[in-house]
Amino acid sequence: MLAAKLPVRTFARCSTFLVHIDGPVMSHLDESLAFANFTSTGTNTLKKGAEHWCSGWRSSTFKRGNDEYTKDAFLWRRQTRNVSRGDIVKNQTLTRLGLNNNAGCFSSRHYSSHLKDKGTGELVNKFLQNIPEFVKIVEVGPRDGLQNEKHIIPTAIKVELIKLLVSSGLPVVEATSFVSPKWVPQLADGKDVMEAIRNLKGARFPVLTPNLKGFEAAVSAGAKEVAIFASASESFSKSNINCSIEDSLIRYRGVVLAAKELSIPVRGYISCVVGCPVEGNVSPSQVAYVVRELYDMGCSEISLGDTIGVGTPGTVIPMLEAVTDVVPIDKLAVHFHDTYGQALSNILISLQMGIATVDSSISGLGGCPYAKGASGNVSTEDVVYMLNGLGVRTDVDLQKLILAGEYICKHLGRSSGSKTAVALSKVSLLASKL
Ligand SMILES: CC(C)(COP(=O)([O-])OP(=O)([O-])OC[C@H]1O[C@@H](n2cnc3c(N)ncnc32)[C@H](O)[C@@H]1OP(=O)([O-])[O-])[C@@H](O)C(=O)NCCC(=O)NCCSC(=O)C[C@@](C)(O)CC(=O)[O-]
Repeated sequence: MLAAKLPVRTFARCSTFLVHIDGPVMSHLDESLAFANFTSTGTNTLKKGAEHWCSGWRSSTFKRGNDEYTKDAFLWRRQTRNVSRGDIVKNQTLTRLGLNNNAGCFSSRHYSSHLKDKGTGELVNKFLQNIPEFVKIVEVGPRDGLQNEKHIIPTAIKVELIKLLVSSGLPVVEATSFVSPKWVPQLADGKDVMEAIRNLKGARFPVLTPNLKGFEAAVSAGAKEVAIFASASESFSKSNINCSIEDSLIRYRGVVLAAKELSIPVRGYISCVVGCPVEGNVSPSQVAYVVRELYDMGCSEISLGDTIGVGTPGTVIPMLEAVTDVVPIDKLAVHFHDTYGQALSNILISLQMGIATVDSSISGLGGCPYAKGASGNVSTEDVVYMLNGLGVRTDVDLQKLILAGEYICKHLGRSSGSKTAVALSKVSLLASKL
């Protein structure tokens, strides 16, 4: 957090410089004195800075005077201008170790540079070479996010949220569930939601179906894709869908068969892939077993859910290793809840292992009503911010995503669970006051 140590006057003098710093935004923003000296040029630049942070690595060419900088050159300049000689040496050492980079300075794919440091480029390659160039984000907010709300959200709000999410470019938005309304009353309006988005183009809208009854209702409501949801933990299977793992697999075979007849793709979820609220640790081999069953019955994609968010890369790696031994990696998605703040590190390690589909929820909404203590999913805004920084394409517009998050948070009367959304809204707020 180098910038946090800078005296206030440094910020005031270098106002146009400050806004391009892509590191510890919050520490700058707390320095209100520094902003008192901003000119209108500074305001505009601040706004541009916010846009730049939103769009990430790919659009990062700036002009200052006659010089044009790519963002990696910028990072370097920031360090050399703002820190003492001792810090420069420390930074160079950290950079050599691959430890000094924030989101934005990696990616061999976009690593051009004024830096001309071949060694650094090779290090970047070494650590990030397996990360896919494109990641598909599956937005689960309207379903996983809203199923756990205390109060029932009006259908019109759900529909508007889905429209905003689609307009941000998300390719898949899980719209609702066709489960028992006695079990999940929050999504009892699934039919109405589907009716309202029937003509909405630009994304796919899978829905959750726990049995044939749900599948039939979903299809009548216009669903073109469905998802079934098993568990790697026996106890969680009982509490979530009121049957054993084996019974659920029998039930799901019926759903997949019916779906095949209508050429409807079926996504399979597996809950508790690293830990269960009742049983504790879940073994990778147990997860691999259920994954294989879902794959063999015909699921087109299988999402691995850390339902209670207890995983770390230390438990996620062995689980993914076991699973990728039994099904092709391109059939897998990851679904992390952020209860212990581990979701982004778990996603990063999954990407490094070759996973290219990530589930997330707008503003980090969510949790499962049958998994006590589970907090929200990883927020879509934070995932997109990280992927932008890594130079990974998602085709999602972060600014529009943030609008969708603001919309639902306003309705729910609470602040966003996305760190990125909170940070960027502070930037905008300050810009509007100047
Ligand atoms: C599976 C059941 C239905 C079994 O529930 P049950 O009580 O064992 O089922 P049943 O067959 O005895 O039926 C009981 C009543 O529900 C009705 N019913 C039965 N099925 C349906 C249906 N599809 N749609 C509408 N109604 C249905 C059925 O008609 C009957 O109505 P009644 O005769 O009493 O009036 C129930 O346990 C259930 O709905 N569970 C869903 C729980 C749920 O949605 N959990 C959250 C989603 S999973 C999750 O969030 C994890 C995930 C995917 O995100 C990944 C992760 O984070 O790890």
